[in-house]
Amino acid sequence: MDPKTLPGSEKSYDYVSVAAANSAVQKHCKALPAVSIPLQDALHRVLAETVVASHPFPPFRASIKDGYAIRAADGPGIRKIIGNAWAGPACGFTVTTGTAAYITTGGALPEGADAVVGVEQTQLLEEGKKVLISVEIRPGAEIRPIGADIPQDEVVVEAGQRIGASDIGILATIGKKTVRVHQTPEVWVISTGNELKDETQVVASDFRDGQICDCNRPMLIAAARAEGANVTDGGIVTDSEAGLLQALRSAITGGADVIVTSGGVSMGDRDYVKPVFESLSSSFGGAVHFGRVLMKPGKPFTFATLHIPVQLHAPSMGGRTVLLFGLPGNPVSALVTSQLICLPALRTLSGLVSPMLRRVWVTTEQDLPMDPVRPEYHRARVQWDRSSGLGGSLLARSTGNQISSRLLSMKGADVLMEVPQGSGKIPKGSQVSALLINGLEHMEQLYTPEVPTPILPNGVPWTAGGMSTTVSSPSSAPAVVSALPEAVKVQCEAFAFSKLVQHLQLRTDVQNIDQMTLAGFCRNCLAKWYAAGAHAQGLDLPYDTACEMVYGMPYKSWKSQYQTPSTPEQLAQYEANKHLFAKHPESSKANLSVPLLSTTASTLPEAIKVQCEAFAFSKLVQHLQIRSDVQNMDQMILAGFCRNCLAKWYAAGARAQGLDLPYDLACEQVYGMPYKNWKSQYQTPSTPEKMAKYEANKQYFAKHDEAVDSSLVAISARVVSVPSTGAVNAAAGLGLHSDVCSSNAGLADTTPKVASLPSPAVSLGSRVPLRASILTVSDRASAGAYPDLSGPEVVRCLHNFNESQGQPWNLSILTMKVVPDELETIQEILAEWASPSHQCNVVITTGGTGFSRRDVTPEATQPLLQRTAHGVMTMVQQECSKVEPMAALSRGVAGVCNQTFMVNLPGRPKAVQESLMVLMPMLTRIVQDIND
Ligand SMILES: Nc1nc2c(c(=O)[nH]1)N[C@H]1C(S)=C(S)[C@@H](COP(=O)(O)OP(=O)(O)OC[C@H]3O[C@@H](n4cnc5c(N)ncnc54)[C@H](O)[C@@H]3O)O[C@H]1N2
Ligand code: MOO
Repeated sequence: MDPKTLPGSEKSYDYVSVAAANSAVQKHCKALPAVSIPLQDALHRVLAETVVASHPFPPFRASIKDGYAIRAADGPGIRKIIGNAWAGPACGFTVTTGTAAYITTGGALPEGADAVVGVEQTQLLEEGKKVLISVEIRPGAEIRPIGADIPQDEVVVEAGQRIGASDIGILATIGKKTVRVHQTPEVWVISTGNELKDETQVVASDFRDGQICDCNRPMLIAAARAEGANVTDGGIVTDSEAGLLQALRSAITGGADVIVTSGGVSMGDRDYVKPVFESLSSSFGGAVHFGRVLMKPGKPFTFATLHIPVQLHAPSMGGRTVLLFGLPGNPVSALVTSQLICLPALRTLSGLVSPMLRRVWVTTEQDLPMDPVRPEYHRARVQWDRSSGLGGSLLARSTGNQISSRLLSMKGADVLMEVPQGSGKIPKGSQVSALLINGLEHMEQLYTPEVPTPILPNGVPWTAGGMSTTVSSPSSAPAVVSALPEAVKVQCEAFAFSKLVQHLQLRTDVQNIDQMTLAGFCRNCLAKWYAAGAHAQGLDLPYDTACEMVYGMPYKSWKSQYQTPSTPEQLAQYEANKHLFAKHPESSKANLSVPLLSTTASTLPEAIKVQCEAFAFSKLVQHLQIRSDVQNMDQMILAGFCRNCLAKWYAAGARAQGLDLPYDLACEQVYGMPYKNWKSQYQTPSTPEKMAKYEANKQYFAKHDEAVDSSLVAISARVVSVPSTGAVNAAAGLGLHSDVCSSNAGLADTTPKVASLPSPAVSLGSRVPLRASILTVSDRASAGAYPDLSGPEVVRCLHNFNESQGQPWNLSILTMKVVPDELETIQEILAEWASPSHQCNVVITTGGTGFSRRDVTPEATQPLLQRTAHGVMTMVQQECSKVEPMAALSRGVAGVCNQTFMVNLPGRPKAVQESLMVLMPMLTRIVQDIND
């Protein structure tokens, strides 16, 4: 018979995208019921309860040291030892004035004692009857107060998370004996094909007779077991309808929640899986949901559900849904579809709240061919390439020939690179999105760090790693960033930071408040970052000293000489922008593994200074990467430098080390992407007024040291001492300006004017938990034609805004999905997210709000809204219209469905950002009021 005419052939099914396939599958997955099990059996199970600490830990005041429990007020001197407070049962005596008790680490502090002194600071006298305390001890020293590690009522583990070793430890700490976990799914795995032999029974002659070993079954069993499923081996069935039907029926009566078959699902005349799924689902009142997926490999993947009525075969197993997955026979196709679709389904059944594969960005090491019809999941290994981008990036190496029979293409693969459908190739060096398929256990670091975590043992200067060994030739060797050793990068960053500081020391006319308002950082931020860099190296550098490094004089002298009083307008703008300001890593102390040594700038060894400067530069760059709304043009006009100046200084730093670092690559270090990408994504056209200002200010612009002295001496000549007057005039003589900040001149300026946006409508200190789910609506993003940038932009904005709060929200992102512009699909997801079981109180959609025929997000949302919030949308549109004349063309709606606030945002990442700036300050209030 002609396969085309076969009922149940792949051809009789329409293509669905992977995203649509996953959302169809997930719709039929529900976490299995909960059971209680002993804690020691709970590893890798998924919690069905959120656990709070029933009592504090430590439950008593505990000693941090082996030493003596004392009364701090007694001061240094001799104490009578009155007994032992070993870790274990409480000692029962009281430490009084003039006495001490020996105590061990973890011992409960005796009554009366309020501090511990380590044995190192004591000396035993009179054969151990007395002890000499040689130092001043403050009350509370070396004591962990009650609840210091785990406060009572703290949430220690959350429902929907997989239990790891640390969770077991935490739960044991609080005395939890049993935990509620979800049942594990029952999975049956069956192979189909006359050519297949069980590997335990194969003999050499089989291979000459057209037989091969069945690899799919053991592989898919292993994959499901690795997810914690309870797997039954359903064996091999020959290519016959009756045989397959029989095997599936056994699995159903055997209690399967999920049945996975492989092979026989395409267009051959013996491909019986689709017809058998069809006939089974029609007799069980289920359905075959799709039979062709737009993906390579994995096209014929088929999904069906069966509704098993109560009392069929085994009464205890009735009334349940069975998921049938028909995987393609080609082994790679089977494994890839399993990872992309089946395993997430198993995770949801197991109770995990976040079941999908995690997406990262990787840089391709090779050209990637594109398939003209299907998006491809190209397998690759990754390595951490410290030398690319800020802080490094994942470099992906293809596993070679991607034909779907070649299982070696899965060997060692860490990611599935998402190569969109298209013609030609994606050139090597491109950034592509990729899904993580393992824990990166194959990953190697491309460069072993040449600069170890610096430690200052006993004040011996630590030497900066390997400059002279790695950069041997002073001649201008061509350099690529990927080849820059860590130590050279540190020097470049330190150099660029010094140049920036030097520039700002000359430009005393530039006010901190203006820099804060415009760009969210000022000289004091540089000083804080500098001090944080010192902290990271185990040094307690006072903030005042760090300021001196930046200002070239004590901050108070600078203030009195150069700081001009702020106008009320400046102050108002400053206040309104506070949430966008740089966050200072003040708490970096907490991460230290070495004790802080106090120091002053004069005792800072040169190598440490370099590290501090490099650290501060990285923080600045990081800040500017997040603040993509800050335009180079505005920075130039205001302060005479911009990102490109930082890049030029960076390149000059490389030149000073004998390396010819192309300017483009230096830009990439600063922008975190090629400059032209940044321009097209974030640079907005300048107004004629701005251009005029730019021209008028040129004489104040930074000089870029085109012909920087190649000697490294230049690097150490970093902080100039500035004459107290005439500094601006000095700067005026510097001449050169950045020529790359003002392209696309002449059009209307659409930079988001965050300064004009309203300040928060309510106090944000209430810590209303915000549990948000984000739906990206886009035909093309859901088909994989391009990566979804808008959903991640929503998350980025929420997190950034949250981080900028004095008291951050309790913010969690519950779910993110990308769907095509299909009214029903959108509505189904929104309805599900607004249902009480989803526990989300904010749903943000992005995309599909315009006027084109496919834009239906508002139509999908409106019928769900029991109460609409016109005012919110009007406000968002009004404010956004000030910066984007087309903002009114978004037809988004907002309102309340059940206990959930829903809002439609436009699809472009920039529009998402602009809208959220207005919306975010109102969100907590809305959520709070809904819940009141
Ligand atoms: N005329 C067309 N032929 C095929 C098309 C098509 O569009 N037009 N699609 C191809 C694609 S894409 C795939 S993927 C495969 C899927 O085929 P089936 O799912 O029907 O699988 P089989 O034909 O049974 O086997 C394919 C291949 O895989 C080997 N295999 C199967 N099971 C196992 C196993 N358990 N262990 C090891 N190897 C297995 C089998 O021997 C075949 O070589 O169809 C293409 N054909
Ligand atoms: O879809 Mo098939 O899985 O390309 O090999």
